[in-house]
Amino acid sequence: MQAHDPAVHADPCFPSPPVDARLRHQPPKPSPFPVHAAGVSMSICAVSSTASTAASTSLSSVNRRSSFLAFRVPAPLSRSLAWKLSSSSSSHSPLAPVSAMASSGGGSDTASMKKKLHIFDAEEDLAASLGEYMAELSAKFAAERGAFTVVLSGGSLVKALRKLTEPPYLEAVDWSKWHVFWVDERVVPKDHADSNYKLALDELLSKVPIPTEQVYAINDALSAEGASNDYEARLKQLVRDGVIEISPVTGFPKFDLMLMGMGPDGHVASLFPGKAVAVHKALSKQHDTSDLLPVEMVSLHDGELTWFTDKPAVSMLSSI
Ligand SMILES: O=C(O)[C@H](O)[C@@H](O)[C@H](O)[C@H](O)COP(=O)(O)O
Repeated sequence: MQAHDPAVHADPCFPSPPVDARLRHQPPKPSPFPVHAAGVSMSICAVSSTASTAASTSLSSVNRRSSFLAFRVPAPLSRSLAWKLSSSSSSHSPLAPVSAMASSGGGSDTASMKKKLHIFDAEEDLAASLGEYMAELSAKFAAERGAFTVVLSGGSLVKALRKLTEPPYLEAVDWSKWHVFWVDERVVPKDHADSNYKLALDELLSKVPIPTEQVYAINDALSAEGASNDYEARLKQLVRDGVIEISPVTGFPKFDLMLMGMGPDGHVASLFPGKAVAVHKALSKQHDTSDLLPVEMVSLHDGELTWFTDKPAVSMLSSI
């Protein structure tokens, strides 16, 4: 499926298309990250508009070969971990030994975006802090505008939402204000093991009283293209209804909270980076031994190593 061309999709609601609406078939890949206590490594990107006006969903595609449904993230940002975690609740976290605010590494779009990094000894502590963070945001947005729009991805982050299904959040959160969306989804039936909707249903949505009509799963009776168009149309309607806001800065839809897990290659929301960064690092003359890619560990005692590559993969090499 092709990505939408922003120039082609002018709309009074969306000067550019809100959704890079592609759906993918790939099953989730296991993470090769170092393990935490629970045996799972986790990096969650929580983007909330409390953190900055830059939290609106400015969309662009990184890898047009993949097939998925995703809100675009500015391409330079989608490759960086540091921008991804913004939180307002560190002081109440049960375990937040490190709380750092980094300076912006991105372009002008991110100049005003605050970045925080919370590091936890155990996934259990991360989940507790994430639950508190979300409950606080839920209360804030419910009070401010009568709705709380939350965007989920798949992966390990969904299990980390489990604290919300327990006291005190189960009773204290005003679930009637929640509107749940997905930043990416697989082209499978909603009861399929690979469905991000099913994952969220099993871990969270079946355990909390969010009105079912406020859970916006893809229409799995449609083709990938059809489902993405349908999703886009439904988002536009929700903008007209005042459920989803539009950023006055970017003109893109602005959700109250977007939660995205980060994959080992830096991808979020099925926006996979190209190979150019890795090829550039692998062919660089200087190798940082503390940060070797597997491909950099390929070595020969004798002989010759020959690369066969297309042009995009070597686009970051200054000389070939
Ligand atoms: O559909 C998906 O698989 C997710 O949207 C994907 O972007 C995921 O969040 C990351 O791959 C991180 O997954 P883990 O947290 O499981 O490593």
